[in-house]
Amino acid sequence: MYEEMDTLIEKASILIEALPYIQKLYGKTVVIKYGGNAMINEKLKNWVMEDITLLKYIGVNPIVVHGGGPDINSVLKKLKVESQFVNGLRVTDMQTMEVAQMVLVGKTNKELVSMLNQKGGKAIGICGIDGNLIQARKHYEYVNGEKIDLGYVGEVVSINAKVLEMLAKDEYIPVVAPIGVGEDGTSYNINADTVAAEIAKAIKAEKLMFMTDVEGLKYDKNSKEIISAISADEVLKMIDEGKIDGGMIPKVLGCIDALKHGVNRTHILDGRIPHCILLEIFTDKGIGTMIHL
Ligand SMILES: NC(=[NH2+])NCCC[C@H](N)C(=O)O
Repeated sequence: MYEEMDTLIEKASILIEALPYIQKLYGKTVVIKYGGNAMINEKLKNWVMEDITLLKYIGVNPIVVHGGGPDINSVLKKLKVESQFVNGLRVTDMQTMEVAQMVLVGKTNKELVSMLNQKGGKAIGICGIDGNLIQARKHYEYVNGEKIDLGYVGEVVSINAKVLEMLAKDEYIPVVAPIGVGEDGTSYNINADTVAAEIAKAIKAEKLMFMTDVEGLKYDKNSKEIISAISADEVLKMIDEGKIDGGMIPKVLGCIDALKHGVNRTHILDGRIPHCILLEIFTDKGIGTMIHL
């Protein structure tokens, strides 16, 4: 009997640990990038959708930005569309872009929206074309001083914050597919990490969170311990020293850029940990890597 009571009281103390964070985040916006590989597993996806829905119901306004690499690749394969590579970088030709848009907007985005709605959230899926949300231009990659044309790969010119604010400040959860639109109406495929950071900047989000499928930042690749909190300067030093993996670089740079433009806290989480969003936001220690100025 008493033991039962103790566990119950422990549950209350967990909720009380969350109280200062709920107060701090109440009415504020949190941008969550939910990426490619962390999205494949249905069980993980369910936990993420529950966390996001819970955020909304306690008065925090989440905005979700998703990737979709694995979904796009599998459809490209089925359609037997072969990708060209220049210097190891994939070129997004017209046909690939068409498939990417179809899959990201038609499949990945709607799956997430439907799952959130299933959990009781009111999600609305949009891409950068809707309401001119993500204005973009063609991006050129420079490799050893050489300008490389990657086709329909874009970079963000500006974000129409109003579209997102309208939804997020109301009862909706915006779910954004990272397709941008050029002045002439051309669609561009844009790195979802960059889109998440640009959105966080434009709407002056309180938090930006990246969910990955790796453990997180470490000082030493072979160590088990992930870095719990680190400053932007320290991260830049680690990049210089070659200590941060390639795939992680757009995320940490996104975090730093967002911090410098008014976002309060940024986090990189291992999306394979059940309920990683709640654990990071509502506990003192968190479970991921927090990057601060
Ligand atoms: N990885 C960490 N050190 N996280 C600490 C998180 C602290 C607090 N819950 C927040 O979201 O701001």
